[in-house]
Amino acid sequence: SCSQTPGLKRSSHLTLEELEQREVLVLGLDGAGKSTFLRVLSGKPPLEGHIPTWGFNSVRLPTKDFEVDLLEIGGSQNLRFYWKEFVNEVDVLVFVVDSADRLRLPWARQELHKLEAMSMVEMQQELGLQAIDSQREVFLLAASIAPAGPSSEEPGTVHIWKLLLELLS
Ligand SMILES: Nc1nc2c(ncn2[C@@H]2O[C@H](COP(=O)(O)OP(=O)(O)OP(=O)(O)O)[C@@H](O)[C@H]2O)c(=O)[nH]1
Ligand SMILES: [Mg+2]
Repeated sequence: SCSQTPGLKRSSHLTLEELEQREVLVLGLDGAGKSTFLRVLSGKPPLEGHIPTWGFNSVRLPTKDFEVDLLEIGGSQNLRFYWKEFVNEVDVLVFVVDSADRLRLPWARQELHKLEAMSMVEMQQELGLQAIDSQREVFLLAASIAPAGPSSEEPGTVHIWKLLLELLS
């Protein structure tokens, strides 16, 4: 409601529409068990076979304090493209892995890692920077517009600008 006072959202006199929302994203390879997980959580029996989710599948589960929205995005190859779009929009990511599917575990691992940005160490390895042995100096700097780290308030772009000035002067 419009008259709601900020900070009082968790009082015990909430009406249903004022209940807070929690968002959970459920990802994993096709057939990993995402839809089954959502069904079982909503008190439905699991299905026998694997019926692929072509798009999204969601359930809303009310709890005492908030409503939990669980959103599954299908795991088929063409849908994995969309996974990344949602990861930063949710409170929790559940990544479902089929423990019996040994063969595809590396794929699951790869898809999970694709959801995260690479660390600087990983970037250095992936780009093979340590293998560049030319006369050039090679720098790898984080150019994120976000602050460069807990120790620094400045965005990474400022660091790069400073380095550029240093190299050019
Ligand atoms: N034995 C066993 N089978 C399971 C378990 N969880 C899921 N399954 C089976 O594995 C299959 C998984 O199917 P879904 O839950 O539809 O898989 P999904 O991850 O939603 O797949 P997509 O929607 O295609 O991405 C179904 O046949 C389930 O019956 C489990 O814990 N144990
Ligand atoms: Mg599914």
